[in-house]
Amino acid sequence: MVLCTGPTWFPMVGNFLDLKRKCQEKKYLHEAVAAMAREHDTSVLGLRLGSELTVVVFGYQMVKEVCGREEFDGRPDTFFIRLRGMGGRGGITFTDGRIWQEHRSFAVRRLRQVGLGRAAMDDIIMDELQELVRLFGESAAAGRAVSIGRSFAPSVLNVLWVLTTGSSFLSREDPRLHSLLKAIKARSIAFNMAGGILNYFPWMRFLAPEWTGYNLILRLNSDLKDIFLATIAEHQARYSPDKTDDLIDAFLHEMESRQGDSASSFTVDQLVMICMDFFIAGSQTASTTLDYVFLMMLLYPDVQRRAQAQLDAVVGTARLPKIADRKKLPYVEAVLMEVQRLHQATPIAGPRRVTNATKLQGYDIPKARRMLFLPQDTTVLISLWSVHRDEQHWGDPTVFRPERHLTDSGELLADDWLLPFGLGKRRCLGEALARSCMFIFFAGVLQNFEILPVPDKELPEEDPTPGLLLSPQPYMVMLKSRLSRYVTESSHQVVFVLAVTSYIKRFGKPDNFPPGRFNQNALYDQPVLMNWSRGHNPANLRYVHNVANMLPN
Ligand code: HEM
Repeated sequence: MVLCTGPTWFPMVGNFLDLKRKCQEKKYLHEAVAAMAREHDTSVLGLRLGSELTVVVFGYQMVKEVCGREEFDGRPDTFFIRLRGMGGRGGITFTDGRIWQEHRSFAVRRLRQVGLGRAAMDDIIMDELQELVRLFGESAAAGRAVSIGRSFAPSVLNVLWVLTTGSSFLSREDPRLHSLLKAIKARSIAFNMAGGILNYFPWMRFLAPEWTGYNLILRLNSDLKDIFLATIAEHQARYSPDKTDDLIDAFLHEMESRQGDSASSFTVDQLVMICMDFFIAGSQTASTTLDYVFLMMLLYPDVQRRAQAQLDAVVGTARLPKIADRKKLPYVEAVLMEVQRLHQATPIAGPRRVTNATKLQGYDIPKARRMLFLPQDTTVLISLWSVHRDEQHWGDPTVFRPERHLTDSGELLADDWLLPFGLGKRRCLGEALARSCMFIFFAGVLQNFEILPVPDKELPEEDPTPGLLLSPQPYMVMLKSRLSRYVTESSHQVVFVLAVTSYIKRFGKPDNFPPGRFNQNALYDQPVLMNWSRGHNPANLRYVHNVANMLPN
């Protein structure tokens, strides 16, 4: 049997200490394993972590092969994964076999029906953009520095919330939004902290439950579970077989139709885990990527200006950008692609479990091993980072250069080597949603604001914060409204601005507006504004409405 190459391992700890040392030297796990692979001149690195065999694959060919072969489609069933799954193994992200196939295809189907990749989803995202523009407008008007990157987490979470629960948006003041955000963020920090230790030495939880993060993870899991259970209970209380508008309703419908089938996997526990999968896999990845996108706009003002020039030329100033504009904004898209290449949120995809003994590049990859009489799966990790930083393919992989994704005539260039959402049957199922959110939020904010450094402060570093998910180090920006330019360009908008401000001054915010948020549909209902909008394109009202909020009373 030829096992893959890697450093020599020691009993009990395997290569755990080697890896820890390399992580300290390289700062990041993905760079540490890549350096180890280089030292051993291999693209299939074998590590024994604790008593488990972990195989890390590098480079486009290996990544493509692993993602395309069924025997690598499993997910590990370790203590750590069960800790994530609240003692069980449910949901989509960490199941495999029949349950995974059944629920993944159900979720993809239902998400499509409730709007994923369709116009309904675009409207939801556009509504959230309005809110962002309003909030940023307030900061710009007040001359306040803003932590722009951190503002996207509630927005992405809200979009997921509407798609999953069918409820209206949670306002920024809603305690559920705060609890969800807090629990998801704290949980990911706790997992980073516990990651290495609890995965490979689960017994450490008995010795140091606080230090390993074990107790914290249990508490946060239970907080998240309570939020979803309460929402599911609300749906159950008003259940009607004809109503399958949102993901939870659709799932409950499926549950009902399978009543009496004792083998059915459509249970409330499974539904809670699917909600957790969506919120955990979706909210942080997309908002972290946006966080990086705006950091890069701050650090590369030429790129920012070029993207704004394209937005001005294609979308203009009278309305916000929408999904249908994407094809006409290749440079804006290229910026998003380049940030995802250079600062991929998930540099290592997986973990995968080897479901059948197999071979990879001549090495034997065992299905199960016995170590100290305990069966052990082989875990496979996939270095997407190695593909995105391949020097032979990209030429200058460490340089931020959006133009690399464009042809000479400025059209978008698809590249198979750009894999932020993975590949194969386990690729990201939220890709359409993530791409739409990122495009709309990026294009909309950039159209409305200049992203500027905070005066007298040093520019932030580009390097990410170490962790399982790579995010930029915290940074602040100043926002300058690009509004004044628009107003001189379009005189009827001035009328609208005055209309909205005078309306609000005279009547205040109408009661039917949720706190802190303006709903442009409700605005259309107001007779005074209807009067003003007569003879104009109603899309202008949307934009002007945000403008009104930027103006001091
Ligand atoms: C920029 C944003 C995102 C990135 C970079 C990203 C990245 C990824 C990657 C690389 C995988 C594949 C893991 C593997 O190969 O083992 C994945 C899986 C997954 N993603 Fe995303 N994702 C993003 C957004 C989202 C969103 C918005 C959702 C919400 C619906 C989501 C839900 C999932 C789920 C449920 C899986 C597991 C699929 C399975 O195991 O079958 N992701 N994601």
